[in-house]
Amino acid sequence: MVLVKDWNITSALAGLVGLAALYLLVSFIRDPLRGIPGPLFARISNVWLILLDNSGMRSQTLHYLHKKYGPVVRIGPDQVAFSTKQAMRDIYGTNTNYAKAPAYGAFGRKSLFTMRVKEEHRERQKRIAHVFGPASVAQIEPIVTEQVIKFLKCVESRLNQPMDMMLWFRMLALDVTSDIFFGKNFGCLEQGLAPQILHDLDEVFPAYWVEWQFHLLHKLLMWVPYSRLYHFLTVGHRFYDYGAQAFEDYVKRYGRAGNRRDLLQKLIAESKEPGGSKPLPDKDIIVEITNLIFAGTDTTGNTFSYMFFELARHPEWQEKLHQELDKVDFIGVPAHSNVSQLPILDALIHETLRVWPASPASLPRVTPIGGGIIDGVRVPENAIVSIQAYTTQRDPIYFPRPDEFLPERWLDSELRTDLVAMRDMILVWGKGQRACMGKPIAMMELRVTTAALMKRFVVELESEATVDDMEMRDHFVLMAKGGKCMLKFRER
Ligand code: HEM
Repeated sequence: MVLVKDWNITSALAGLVGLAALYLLVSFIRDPLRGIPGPLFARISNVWLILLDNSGMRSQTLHYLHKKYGPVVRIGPDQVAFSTKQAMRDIYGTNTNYAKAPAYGAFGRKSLFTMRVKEEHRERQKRIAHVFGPASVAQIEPIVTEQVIKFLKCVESRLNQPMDMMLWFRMLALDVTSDIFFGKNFGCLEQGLAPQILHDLDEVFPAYWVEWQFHLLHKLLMWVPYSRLYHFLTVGHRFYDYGAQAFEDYVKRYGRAGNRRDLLQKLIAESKEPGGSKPLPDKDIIVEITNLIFAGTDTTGNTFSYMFFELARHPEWQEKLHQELDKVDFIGVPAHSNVSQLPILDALIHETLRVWPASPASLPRVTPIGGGIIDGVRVPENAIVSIQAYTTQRDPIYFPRPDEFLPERWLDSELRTDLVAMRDMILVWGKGQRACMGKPIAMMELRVTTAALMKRFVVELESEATVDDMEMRDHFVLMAKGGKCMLKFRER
């Protein structure tokens, strides 16, 4: 009797194992991505990608996988990572039909940045594009100048002392973006203190991510009577409230047809162009300005930090920049037109953004109905395909000695390959329809601030610990492992 029972259990188990094996075999045979190389676990589950995202090591790990498996790597059951120039054209090209992936839902409420449906995005873009036009960059230059003057004073009063420049540059970027999009700044540079919003900024993406990835768990955690946890989980709402408050104050102070020369005014006002578009509803304006604070603060702030970190490590490039700036006539903060075409300054900015891309990670897209052919590889519909700046910008064909900071590759030197192709491989600003709209503003900030600082000062590492602190981590946006960048300035 016992024997019969055992036999039944054994045969039931064997049957289950057999079914599972059959299921795996059929899935393997029917798997349209089976020919694409990649780690075994990536074929089975996306869990490892979730863990990777959490660890801050996504870009570096995917880069390693590209080195191991080549330019096309399977990174999930329905996810493929590419890395070539042709793949960039196929996925992000202006006329392609690859929508942003559902993961963009993890970036908060619906806005220009997060919209996935092409037509919806195009409509929103039409209504916002004028805010980022060349005239706007010139219009907001005085706002940037005013903040950089304050920033110079902050540095001046702390000469020869260790300064956490990651904090200071983030504070500068926050005061600039909030002045432009909220109509008032947070007074970081005046008070020399990080306001709550800067701490909230550290937590907002992880919190959105938890909400998006584990929606139910997020709802349950909200009931846990632990104030620190509640504070973390509700940071996205606080962010919206910052925007809503700023918007209300702005309309009270300047009215809807005011003439303050910032970009919020452009968003609120009726377009003066014949046939120009109507302003967005207030609640959409609030979401957009709030998102623009995310878009413009850490990206620009961290790029500054890594550029000054590299300058501190490369006194020979400081010397070259000093010589270049000595030929430009300005005191304090230069006009952007005076420093917008300086080869050494631009080479330093380009090389910083190449080695330390402010947005190093995959920009995921969904393949359209009927699938697509990407760099000659057929990918079925509804798959997630992506490319990351960290890898395209380290392609040794275009960037010899790719891991080294060598600004001369952007100048007339033997390291320069084909300049057009080099620029094509730069993905830090995104590409095509969804490329960064704030690039001209960010470039203006980077140029005038760097020129203003380096005209007067020399920058040095505070200690070798800074190198360890600056090791790269990414949570979509580039972060530094130590969360700080300790440098010292002195008068030239
Ligand atoms: C170093 C600075 C910056 C970098 C590296 C950067 C990078 C990027 C990237 C990679 C994207 C595209 C993301 C994707 O395809 O998923 C993007 C989009 C965007 N960025 Fe930036 N950004 C920077 C600064 C700024 C600033 C200062 C602003 C605003 C003033 C801004 C506004 C935007 C907007 C509005 C979009 C959405 C465009 C769309 O989807 O139509 N960015 N940025």
